This record gives sequence, structure tokens and C-alpha cells, in this order.
Amino acid sequence: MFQRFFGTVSLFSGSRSINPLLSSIVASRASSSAAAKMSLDLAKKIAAFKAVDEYVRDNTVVGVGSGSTVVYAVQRLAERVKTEGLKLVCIPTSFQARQLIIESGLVLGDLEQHPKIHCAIDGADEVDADMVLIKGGGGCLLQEKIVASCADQLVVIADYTKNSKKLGEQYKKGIPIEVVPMAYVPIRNKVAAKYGGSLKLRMAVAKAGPVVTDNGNFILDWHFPEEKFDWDVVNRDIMMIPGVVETGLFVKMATKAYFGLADGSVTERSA
Ligand SMILES: O=C[C@H](O)[C@H](O)[C@H](O)COP(=O)(O)O
Repeated sequence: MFQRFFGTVSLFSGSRSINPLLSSIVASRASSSAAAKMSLDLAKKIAAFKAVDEYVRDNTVVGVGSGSTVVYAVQRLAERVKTEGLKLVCIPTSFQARQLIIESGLVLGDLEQHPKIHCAIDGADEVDADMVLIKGGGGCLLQEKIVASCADQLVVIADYTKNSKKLGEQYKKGIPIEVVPMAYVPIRNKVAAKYGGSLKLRMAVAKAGPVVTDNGNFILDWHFPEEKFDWDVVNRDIMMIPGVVETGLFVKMATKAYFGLADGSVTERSA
């Protein structure tokens, strides 16, 4: 114990013989985490490119989702507009999506002018075997669900970590529920009383206090118990609670999901 203690001290106290070893451990950890990130980014990209290539047609209205995977979809849309001369109008699902559309030189539209969308392309936090989605990890669920509800097809793009048999298997941050700020405590109590689990008010990272969505609301993340739920019923029940604006449960909405894999291939699931 004594030796181990002093051994530890000598590791961090500037011993010249050990520092190179430490540096190489740190460097190898950093490079393996950089490699993991690269493979995740690649997985997102190939899923996004395939979805855009297979689903987006000329002279159509496209719903543009939110999150890190959608960045690649927008990149591919912009490439195809440039190289193939596609005529597209893009409807954003968040402030982030709006900025991506503008910065990529795509045509920005809204639901007032284009209430009917041909295809919405969006990411997901998790997709289960029945194509039920958890969305809203980035806080954008409300506008995403509105846009998806106006689309003939909702196409999901994701990396392999989002592909699950049942919700909660991969995504551990709970189901986001967007709520009117004054009602977050009663909603929290009502959901927990009816279904169990716990609900946490999502806190901001670079701001004091809670996350405030693009629509001025709060988000409760519901860590649900490990049970077999009928998500359609659960979604409807939660939506009935006054003050709930929307849930991140997307049930019977997605047409198709593309999951990019680490080996550079893409696996698909259809509704
Ligand atoms: O609120 C965020 C959205 O629902 C995203 O589409 C979802 O969180 C997936 O994001 P990402 O592509 O970054 O994993």
C-alpha cells in the first residue's frame, strides 16, 4: 500500500523516466478516442449520403432535421443541387437547421408556403425494432415532429450506436418531453406517478439554469423503467397532460432508417 502510494506520487511528480510512458499512454488514449469519433462521423456521413441519394428527387420540398448527422445530409443536398441542378425547397426543424440551409446556399422555405413536404430527413437518438424513435437529445423535437407530420416520408439517418431492439437499450438519457416552463413540476409528478421512473429538468451547459428550447420551453428527460411499454399509448397519455407541448417519442412516423456502420457499410430498416 505504502509502495503503491509512493509509486503513484512518483508517477505524477515529474520523474523523467516515467513521464514518457505517461505521455505515450495519454497519446494512445487520445488517438483511440479520435479514431472512435472518426468512425462515428464516417458512419453518420455514409448513412446521410445514402438517404439523400435514394430519397431526394428533383422539384421537391425537403424537411431538414437537426443534430450532428443532418449536417452531412445538408452537405449532400448542396452537392446534388450544384452538380445535378436539383430544384429543392428546404424546410428547417430548428434554428440550427435554418442556419445550415442558409450557409449551404440551399433554398429556405416554411410551412406557410409549403405545408406539404415530400421527404423529411432527420437524425434520431435511438430507433427500436418497430421503428419507434427517441428524438430531442439536442432539444429540437417539437419542430421536428411538426415537419415530419407534414412529410410523405420521414427518413432517419444515424450511426450504428442508435440501432436498438428496444428503447433504452442504447440511449441512456431518457425520453425528452418539451413542456411549458410553469408546468414542469406537475408534469414531472404526473408522468412519474403513472409510469414510474424519474424525470430530470435538462440543465444548460454554457448558461445558468435550464435548457430553453427554440420555442421558449423547458425539457424534462424521462428515465423510464425497464418494462414493456406500448409507446403509442404512452405518447398519447403524456400528450394529454396540460402543459406538455410535445414528446420525443416518434411512433409510426418513420418510413425508413439508414444506419452507418463502422466498416463503411450501411444497414437499412423499413417500417
Ligand atoms: O434534438 C435533436 C434531434 O432530435 C436530433 O435529430 C437527434 O438528437 C439526433 O442527433 P445526432 O444526429 O446528433 O445524433
